Amino acid sequence: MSVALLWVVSPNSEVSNGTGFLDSVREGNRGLESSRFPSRDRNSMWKGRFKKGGRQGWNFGSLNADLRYSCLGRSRTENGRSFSVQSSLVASPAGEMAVSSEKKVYEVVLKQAALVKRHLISTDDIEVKPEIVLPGNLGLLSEAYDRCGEVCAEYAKTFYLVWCRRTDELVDGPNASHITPQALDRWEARLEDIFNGRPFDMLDAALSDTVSRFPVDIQPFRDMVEGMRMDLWKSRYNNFDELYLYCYYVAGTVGLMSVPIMGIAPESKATTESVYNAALALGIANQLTNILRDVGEDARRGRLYLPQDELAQAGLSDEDIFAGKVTDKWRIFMKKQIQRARKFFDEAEKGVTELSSASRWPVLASLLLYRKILDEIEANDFNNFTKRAYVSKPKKLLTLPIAYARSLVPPKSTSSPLAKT
Ligand SMILES: CC(C)=CCC/C(C)=C/CC/C(C)=C/CC/C(C)=C/COP(=O)(O)OP(=O)(O)O
Repeated sequence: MSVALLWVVSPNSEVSNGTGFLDSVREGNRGLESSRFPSRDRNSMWKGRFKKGGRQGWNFGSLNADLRYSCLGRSRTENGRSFSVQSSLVASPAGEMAVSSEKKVYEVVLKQAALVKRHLISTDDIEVKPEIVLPGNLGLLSEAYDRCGEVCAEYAKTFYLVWCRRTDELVDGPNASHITPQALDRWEARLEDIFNGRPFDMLDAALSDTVSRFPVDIQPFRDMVEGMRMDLWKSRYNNFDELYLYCYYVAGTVGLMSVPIMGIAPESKATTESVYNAALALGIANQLTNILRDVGEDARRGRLYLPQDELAQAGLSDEDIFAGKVTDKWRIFMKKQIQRARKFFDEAEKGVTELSSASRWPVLASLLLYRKILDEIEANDFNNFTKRAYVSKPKKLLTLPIAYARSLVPPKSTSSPLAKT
């Protein structure tokens, strides 16, 4: 994967410690040369591989119905095709209609996809990012990528970006109690510097280098910092719309950051925005799974990442969660939450085949493994108050070859669920 980043496939680096991927980023994305987003310093390649003719149509509808509250609205893609956005508006408690989080987030998805298109059609680096002046020489840069690999190996269980991990550490790490909104403002200013080619340290330098070479937009990074700000003051979510936004901020953003680096398979017929949408769905699915696995742990920190209105509909209150008793009401509530998370995984799965061949295996392996946590919550009879659901080593090991075999299948030429119509 990416950037100042890592590529550690799930459980404790059993598959890879990420250095292979880092190497490919460092060396100019050799491994991804055949992807739809070759790196910038392979500029001529981009031009040659660009598929002109407007990528159109998208597949957003399938996430719909069960995941939405209201069913309103049609919108338009950049190329004028209309699509249904079944939850573009949500009703506020006061009865006002507001644009749903999902609609807002989809604007970001469209922006990311448009950025890729602009990069690909640019004949002469029209939208060039500023030349990155990196500290020292190429040797130092290589060292910076190595350091990123070490950070990954130290912290990550799932693949993750080093910058994301550092951001997360601000609010979840040992100094978390000292983190203020002002500290996050400073972290965001430093982020702007990274994108403007003024890295502060070595890890930043690796990210600066990466974002200068791939069509990576700053917005998802800013949004992740926004998620951390949210975590500082918000400990309840009124409905799924609010929770969705939080999940986008802290995890969906990672999906959007990753696709430009991983690249889409050159033979893929899927629209760029549909692949970004699948990446977003994987982030959301992972985060929802994380939340469902950690209900007890979060409650002990006074946090409830569950939609309050759905809890109330199920006849449950905050006190029930703090009491931590598995009741039939809880089982029914949990079944619905798990069902929703699985739908996001299903949506994500459709996009994996469209990724560049080098990325399919690790992404699919992590998807299958993380989704299995939901099975384990069920196997624990929904006791996520005192039991931490996890996937056993033998199950993990069994999943890897399955994911590998499936990852060999190239994108379908016409019948892909994400193919343009
Ligand atoms: C599907 C397509 C088209 C692309 C894939 C795009 C990607 C890479 C999406 C992944 C997004 C992602 C990894 C989000 C992070 C979500 C999350 C909850 C991570 C938890 O990480 P850890 O904290 O290390 O996990 P544990 O808490 O389980 O240890």
